[in-house]
Amino acid sequence: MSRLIKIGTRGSKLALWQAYHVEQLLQKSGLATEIVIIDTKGDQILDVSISKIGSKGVFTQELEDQLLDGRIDIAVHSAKDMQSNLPDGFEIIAFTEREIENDVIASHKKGITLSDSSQPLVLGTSSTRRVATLKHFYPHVKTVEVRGNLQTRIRKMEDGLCDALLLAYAGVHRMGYDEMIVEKLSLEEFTPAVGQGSVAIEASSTLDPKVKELIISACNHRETEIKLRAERGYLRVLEGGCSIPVFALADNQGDTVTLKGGIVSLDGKERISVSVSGSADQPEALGEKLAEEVFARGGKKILDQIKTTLNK
Ligand SMILES: NCc1[nH]cc(CCC(=O)O)c1CC(=O)O
Repeated sequence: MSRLIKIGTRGSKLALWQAYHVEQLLQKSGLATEIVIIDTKGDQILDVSISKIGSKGVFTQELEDQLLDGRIDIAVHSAKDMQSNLPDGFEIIAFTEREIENDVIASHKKGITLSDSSQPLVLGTSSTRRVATLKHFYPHVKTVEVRGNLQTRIRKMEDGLCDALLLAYAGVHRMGYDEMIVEKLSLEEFTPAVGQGSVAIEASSTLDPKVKELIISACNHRETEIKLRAERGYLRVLEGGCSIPVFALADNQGDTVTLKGGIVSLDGKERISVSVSGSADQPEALGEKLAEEVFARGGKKILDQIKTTLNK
């Protein structure tokens, strides 16, 4: 038997790449698939910063409506774009194998590097985590907000808005722009956003359990799932959408998971980064432990300051 699996996705090139990636995994397991493209508010409001629209679910809600209607069986997203608490009745059923999780500098110019403070450098980014991290480690670097999909951002850079872009390797790679990468940034300084580099599959809890099992066994990468559950456990305590400069990266060796993460103030002056380890059986608990440690070392104060500033 083969029931057709309807894969919902946004229409951007990155989203489509991710949907095709999931489609391939499903097809390899002998499942029949169909891709359904859905327009979201996040795609339409391209000239307003995400932190101003209110990031909660801006890219996910329209897809969730279609999940409820049964027009699609699963919704595919960058795991990084998924809020830590999904609305009732929805769950992430699988995470695909994570790829390189680093941030990178991409440019059409050669010879650009963060560490050379003798040259003026303007970087395009719209992530508060990246801006604050730059202010902390590389205060000589200027930043300019660049929104839109990757193609749009590259065009703006080539038009002279900035010298280079600060992006996730995963997105650059998926779009086929590897040759523009001039520097791969360290995981210690540019610890990635929670979930960076993995693709998440969301479903409604009403999805037929047999179909759900088939999708999980075709797409879920167990090691990645453990890492992302730990990272998302941390994010959940901080109630952070993508507009708050928090970061976390898990690594697992056998039964032990190490989770490194923290928070950086918007002005870059304070940055707290802590590492904890624990059992792979309870990744969410490890995320909570990290949050406790980060809060105890001043992270709570930083978080409260950030929330006050962003809500103004
Ligand atoms: N913030 C938008 C976004 N969401 C997912 C990716 C890339 C893919 C990924 O990180 O998994 C990007 C672009 C970027 O941050 O450079």
